[in-house]
Amino acid sequence: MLRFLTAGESHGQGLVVILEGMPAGIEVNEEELSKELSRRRKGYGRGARANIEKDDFSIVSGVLNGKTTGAPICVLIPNKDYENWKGKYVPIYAPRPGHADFPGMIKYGFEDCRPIAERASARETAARVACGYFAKKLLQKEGIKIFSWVVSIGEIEANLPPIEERMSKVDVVEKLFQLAELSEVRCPNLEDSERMKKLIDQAKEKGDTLGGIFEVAVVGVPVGLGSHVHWDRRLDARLAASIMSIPGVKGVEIGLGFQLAKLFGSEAHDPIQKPKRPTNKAGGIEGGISNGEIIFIRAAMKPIPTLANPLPSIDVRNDQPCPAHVERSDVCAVGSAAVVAEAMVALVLADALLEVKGGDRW
Ligand SMILES: Cc1cc2nc3c(=O)[nH]c(=O)nc-3n(C[C@H](O)[C@H](O)[C@H](O)COP(=O)(O)O)c2cc1C
Ligand SMILES: C=C(O[C@@H]1CC(C(=O)O)=C[C@@H](OP(=O)(O)O)[C@H]1O)C(=O)O
Repeated sequence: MLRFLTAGESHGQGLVVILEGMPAGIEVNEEELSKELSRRRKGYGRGARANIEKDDFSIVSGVLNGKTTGAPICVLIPNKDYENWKGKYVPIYAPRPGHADFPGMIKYGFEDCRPIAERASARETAARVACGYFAKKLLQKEGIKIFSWVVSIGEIEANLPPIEERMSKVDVVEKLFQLAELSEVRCPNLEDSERMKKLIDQAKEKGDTLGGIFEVAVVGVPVGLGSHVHWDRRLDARLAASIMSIPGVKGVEIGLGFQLAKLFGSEAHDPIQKPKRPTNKAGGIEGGISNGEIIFIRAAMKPIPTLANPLPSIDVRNDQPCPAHVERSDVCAVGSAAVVAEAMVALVLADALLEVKGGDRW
């Protein structure tokens, strides 16, 4: 079983992640890990914090001479911003609608929302990406590769090859990913990318924020990961939970997802034929088991909750109406969320692969 735990607050000393269950013998490389972390950290619409953090890290255990040893892997990522926050306490008395502030402070019995905001912050997703890197390396050994891109920001939807092609053609997936990596919003249509950037600028000017939709495609998954026999072994359920756990994600679809509900059965399912099935509307999973096609996931991220032009809230000290708390924030982070989704998908698939293949060393 592959499992991981993260710890750390947004402006505390740093993040820690422990990944347990990784077999010995997986080659890893600090430069590659650093690249993964910067793919998540950067992006058009990210706030000033993205320039403060460098996500320097140390792998403190579980790796020797460039290979995993089978022991728990621990990675530390210090927060550079800690130096600026050390010894200071900035309370949040007006909970931000859409953040964890309001329910969190009531649940944990605090008099302000700061202790909640610190851990609810998506800063934690840096630790997940570090962890996901090791899972990606394990999957790579089996020829499994994970790709992601952004399809929409706010109302701007990119003009991309039809979804049926994005779900079923490896060359289309690879090309979209290559292009997305060139775009500051991680959208594979570079013209639409510019339109998205303008929309982000407009949102920022108005003190507003944006969300969007991203897709993740996994190529090379063998038949047989996950199982139909029990709810928590179903691969689609495990993947959906992992994506939904990313802060701000509010919707997940596998394959054609919600669109399938509108079709007749004869239109919705993928005929079975050799050597290859003609379509992949199921998105690579049937009955909770991978079926050998591309695993295809779409996810919707809500707009960032911290607004420079804030929504109404209340002052929790006296219950009087007031504007919600305002502080430095991202305007849009859909591209970063897609990178986090790659990591989460890698962790779920690596876990499912180890269930099937086992092994202490690879
Ligand atoms: C990469 C990334 C960056 C984010 N940056 C911010 C931010 O700067 N400000 C903010 O208020 N929320 C930000 N969020 C979103 C919040 O963390 C999220 O909306 C909050 O936890 C509540 O979402 P939930 O209801 O889905 O848990 C970010 C999310 C992600 C994935
Ligand atoms: C620090 C990161 O994301 C942060 C997530 C976040 C939030 O509320 O979720 C708020 C912002 O942090 P700050 O309040 O320091 O400006 C983001 O920058 C990161 O992704 O590395």
